[in-house]
Amino acid sequence: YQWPDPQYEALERLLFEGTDINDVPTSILTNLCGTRVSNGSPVAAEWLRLSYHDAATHNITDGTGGIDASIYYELDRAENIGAGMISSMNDFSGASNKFVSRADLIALGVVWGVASCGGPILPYRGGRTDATAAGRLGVPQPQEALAVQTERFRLQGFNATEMISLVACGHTLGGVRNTDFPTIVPGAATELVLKKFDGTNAYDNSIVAEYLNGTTIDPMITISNSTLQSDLRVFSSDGNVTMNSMSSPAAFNATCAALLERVINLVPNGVSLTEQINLLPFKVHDARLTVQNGALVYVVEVRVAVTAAIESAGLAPTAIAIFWCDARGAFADCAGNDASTTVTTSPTSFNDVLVSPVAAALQTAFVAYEFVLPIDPARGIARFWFEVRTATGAATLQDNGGAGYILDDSLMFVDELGSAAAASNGGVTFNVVVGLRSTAAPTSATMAIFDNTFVNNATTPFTLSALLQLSTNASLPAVSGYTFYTGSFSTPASTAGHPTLDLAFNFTGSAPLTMSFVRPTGPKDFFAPDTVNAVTTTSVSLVPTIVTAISSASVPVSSATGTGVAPTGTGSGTTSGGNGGGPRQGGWGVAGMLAIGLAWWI
Ligand code: HEM
Repeated sequence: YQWPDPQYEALERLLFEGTDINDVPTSILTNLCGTRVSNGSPVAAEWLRLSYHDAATHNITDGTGGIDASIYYELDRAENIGAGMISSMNDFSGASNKFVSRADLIALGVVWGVASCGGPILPYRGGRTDATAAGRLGVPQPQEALAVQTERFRLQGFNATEMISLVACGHTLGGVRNTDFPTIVPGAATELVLKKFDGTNAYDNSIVAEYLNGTTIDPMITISNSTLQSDLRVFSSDGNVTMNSMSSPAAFNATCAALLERVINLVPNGVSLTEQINLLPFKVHDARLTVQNGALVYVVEVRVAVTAAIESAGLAPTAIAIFWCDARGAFADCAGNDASTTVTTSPTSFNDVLVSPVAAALQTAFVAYEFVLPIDPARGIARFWFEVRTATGAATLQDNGGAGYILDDSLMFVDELGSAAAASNGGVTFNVVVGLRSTAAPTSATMAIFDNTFVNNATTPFTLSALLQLSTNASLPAVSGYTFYTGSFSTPASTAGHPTLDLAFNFTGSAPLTMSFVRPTGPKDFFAPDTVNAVTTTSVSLVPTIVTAISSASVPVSSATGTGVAPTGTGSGTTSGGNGGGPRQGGWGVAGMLAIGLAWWI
């Protein structure tokens, strides 16, 4: 990972903050293994079942099907009966976008759900693609013979032993409802009766332990009609060898972690998943050039991960300094080693960062800092980097793995000057404003609009292309160096109104200027503009990007606290020594993070 990587950043935010790019906290629904009021079963159970049923269309012989959100087209099938399916789809309906597919969310539901109920933390990858039609039939059903069920699992890629384990790994959460399966759970359809699979709500080995010690309450074991004793048939199909092998909590967790990871990564041939999404200990978020109060500003938030151990060792950030180089003029690229800087000691309270069940299980919280940098249009901003200061440890340099955070200010999406309002079609009309820093007039300027959110089970994403025109809006502020272009479009009532845009300005004789994945958010005057930071000029001995040519590890970091001192370095070309092993912009493996504890910070 290296900034900017909008797909990784969106997936990482969902996985660890539980929050989508629209700031909606989807994972909150399963916090503390929560139950849907209407339902009685943990939300995690519904998300896990949805995921397995989507995966079950995979066919190892021809590589088709898997977790591809084809379940959205398959809900009318007998094999997919259950109110939990539609509820789960709706849980995820506002969170998908160009870089996070509906299938990625279906898989993520398993990771969130299992973690929220005390189960193992599953490794997670994104990159799934969404099907546009139903897949094959393939979900095993309770009344089917063992041989039929075994064949279904084989086609999905699981052998007979894995089938036994996987059913136990699924049936540790939730249960069977009379409203969905009246033959298994009797009771009037007017009143919900839920018969749980085991005696706990947690993701634990009770399903196995209770089966082995004869106290099981699993309705697909205890029911007298032997045709419907599906779990009994499956669990006992190898003389209980597999169930015995999973009887300890550790063995249960290890087996289920491995199998569920395979379930969520069952994808059609040709789909390549992203690298594993790991927690970014230091993350740059929502960085953008924009206009506030008529003036050009660069807004950037940083998010730092903190654990109790980090806090108690005095190694949580006490201040964060940002440094930046001009894009143009006498100090372009920090010419003469002149950089601008400002320091903040106050985390944002407004932008409180939420914690997903995965971050909660890792006992990790986040603290966020926001900078609003005044930018002189004649000088611009070319690159920036940070220094994180702590109460007791040395300050650490955060420079995007040695590259610095590099900017292209030729296009600016000015969300603050845009607007959104209810449209007559029941959707949302967006008016967008884009600043172009160019003396040449474009031959055309377009925005490709994509909205994968939905209401009312709409299945197809909304796409549209619209034009941007030279602005005739006299109320837009004049920002020297930039010309404003405006455009508008409406999303239909079938989406939740969360589009993202890819902008392209085309020129005769030169390459187009593009900006992708920008997000119009609607009325901005709800909150007062942010306070602009006070800026000082400082002399830096080395700018991180220049150092990269030597070695990104060769920059010793100033241990000064609170004085606004920039990173200092020898610049002598040494390639050894390093910076004390301080964190770089990069990920932690989940397991690695647990193992290394404090080591990453110091
Ligand atoms: C022979 C294979 C299987 C059969 C016959 C089967 C059957 C069922 C049935 C009848 C229900 C009740 C659904 C409802 O009342 O709405 C259920 C629930 C559930 N199943 Fe399975 N299942 C099988 C395999 C699996 C697998 C492999 C998983 C996941 C790895 C899984 C996960 C779940 C979960 C989590 C629930 C609870 C849903 C809730 O409470 O909302 N099942 N299953």
